[in-house]
Amino acid sequence: MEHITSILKNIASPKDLKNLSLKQLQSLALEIRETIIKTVSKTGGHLAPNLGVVELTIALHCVFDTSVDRIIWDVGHQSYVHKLLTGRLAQFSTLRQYGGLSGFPKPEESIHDAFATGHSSTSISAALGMALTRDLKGEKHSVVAVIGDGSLTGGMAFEALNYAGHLKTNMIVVLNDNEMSIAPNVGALSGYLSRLRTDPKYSKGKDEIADLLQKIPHGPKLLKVVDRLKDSVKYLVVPGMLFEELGFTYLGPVDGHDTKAVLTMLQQAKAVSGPVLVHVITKKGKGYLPAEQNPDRYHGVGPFDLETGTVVKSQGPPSYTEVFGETIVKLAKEDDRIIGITAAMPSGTGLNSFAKEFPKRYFDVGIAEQHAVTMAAGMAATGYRPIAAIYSTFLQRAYDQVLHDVCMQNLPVTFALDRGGLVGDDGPTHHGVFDISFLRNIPNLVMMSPKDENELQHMLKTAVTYNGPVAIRYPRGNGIGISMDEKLQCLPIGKGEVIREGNDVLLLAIGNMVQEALKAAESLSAQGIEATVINARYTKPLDEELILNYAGRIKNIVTIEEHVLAGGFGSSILELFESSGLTDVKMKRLGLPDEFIEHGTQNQLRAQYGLTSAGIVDTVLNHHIHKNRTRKEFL
Ligand SMILES: Cc1ncc(C[n+]2csc(CCOP(=O)(O)OP(=O)(O)O)c2C)c(N)n1
Ligand SMILES: CC(=O)[C@@H](O)[C@H](O)COP(=O)(O)O
Ligand SMILES: [Mg+2]
Repeated sequence: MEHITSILKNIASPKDLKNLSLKQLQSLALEIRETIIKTVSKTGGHLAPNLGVVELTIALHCVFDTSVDRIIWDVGHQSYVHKLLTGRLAQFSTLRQYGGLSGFPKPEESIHDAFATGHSSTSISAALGMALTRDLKGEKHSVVAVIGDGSLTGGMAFEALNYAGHLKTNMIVVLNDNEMSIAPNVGALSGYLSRLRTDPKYSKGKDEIADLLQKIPHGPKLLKVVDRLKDSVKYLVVPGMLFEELGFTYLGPVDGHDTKAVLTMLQQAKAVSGPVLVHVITKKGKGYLPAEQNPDRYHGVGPFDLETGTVVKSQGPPSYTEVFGETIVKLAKEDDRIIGITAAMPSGTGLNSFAKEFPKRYFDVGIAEQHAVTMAAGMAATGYRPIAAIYSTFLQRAYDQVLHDVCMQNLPVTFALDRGGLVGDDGPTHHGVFDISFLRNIPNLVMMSPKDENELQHMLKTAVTYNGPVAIRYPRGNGIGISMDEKLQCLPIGKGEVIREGNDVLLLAIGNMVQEALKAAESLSAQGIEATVINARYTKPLDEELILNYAGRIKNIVTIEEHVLAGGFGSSILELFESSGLTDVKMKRLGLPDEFIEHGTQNQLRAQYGLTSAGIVDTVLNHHIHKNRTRKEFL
């Protein structure tokens, strides 16, 4: 790596950019690209988004001084270049590794990281907040939001744009338009941006038209008429009219890979009084052919072969995502009421195969989870069975839509919550570890979690058959390699299952933690302690009869969930015991503490928080059996 970073290695902070020539900046861009490609080929990460913003980020750090100016990166998955330019080259090889650099901006990592991001469409709101307080304090620094065309489809972005027009002082929104969300961008806005990118008449300024009219017979009179029709003329000739109507000065579009042009445009933007939107056109994956050719595949990528771009395929059983995708195709063949909905994540959720098979029943609404949920409610209210496939962490954004629009009306919407649990390298912004808490308190909602990929398919069948709202939470990654039943069957609602009998300790597990509980039971058995393992299956409604039957007899109880303890599955068991008057039990809840869990591999994090068979065994031995006590005493 040494030879390719002759300029980059001398950039200790963005200040070092100020004395570089344009040519040197262009060489720096090459070095940065090579550094990112080489590093991400080992660590995995968001390759294509970062390759698309190299020149843009260099220009931003030339024009702004992020020791005082504030740049907020929407989603923040494209902040690797920013990190390289703000003194983190030395740690860059630890990107997304346990204890290493985050893949997203983090203020605790650097003063140059103005705001933590990870979920989409938040940057303009945050920037607006910072601009307004800047003005309250009478300060003069710049505030910039860098937002992608995909993130601009998030409603929150428009809530902020709508309000930013009130700003009388400078705030800059840099729209990084690469025509891609994760998949190709969708919606009318995407079409509008395409016209701004490609249609020459949109780039004609209104002054040119006015000049033209002055020169032709009756032109001045015509100009008056035109002025009266200004809206239609404006929409015809003034580019970015949508943004101008919202009170923004629209600048662009500009080639985001032309460092000189971007530098000029950003300087212009800095001089505008009031909010300004700079429309930058970039290519996602720029500079690495496999990523340029397939920006969807290389949006978020695991380690890959540098020469060929071949991504190292995870071996082993099918993923929960793949089983979800295959199962809903199977179900949709039998039931034409089934609809698939994604919020801009067809491949991540596994809906892409459904999209191919049933294009008329597939809807990608853009990064708009709230809209997705209430649109699903509308579909369910008119006789359909919509499946809203939304990552657990991203459903957080649509809580009231789930509660108010779906559950209050008891509508048959299925929420397929992929990434339920610790997701690994994406870290705290993406762990799906709050859903049991925020969903189990909603009346009418049924919530379940499969012990393995075979049970997931039966749960999906159950969900699309059930006449009410159902949420199914399942983890990121592969199943356990269990054989898959050919025939899908409906599971009895609210019924768990005993998968192992033993009289000494009761292990109550939900979802993928059932496998850990089974392994722990085998280890305990080798030490003469026999455990009952119950697959709870439902976090709501609990199988109260089954649980109380066993808890009434086995006083040593451990609950296990890959979820925060606060309000989680274990809490629901405590509530059950309290409401049933069961007090003489010794119970320990295993789950995640009341803190945001850092990034690392799923296995590293599970081990750290005792969510493994070893952790369960330790808990039983240390919590229920003191070290120096014998089994006899224990019993
Ligand atoms: C609320 C939310 N939903 C979904 C995602 C997943 N996600 C991350 S990046 C992305 C696409 C972003 O597209 P864009 O803003 O255009 O950035 P680009 O990757 O093209 O640079 C999506 C859907 C997210 N981070 N946050
Ligand atoms: C940045 C972002 O939010 C997505 O790209 C997310 O990282 C996808 O996660 P998976 O890799 O689990 O699909
Ligand atoms: Mg984009």
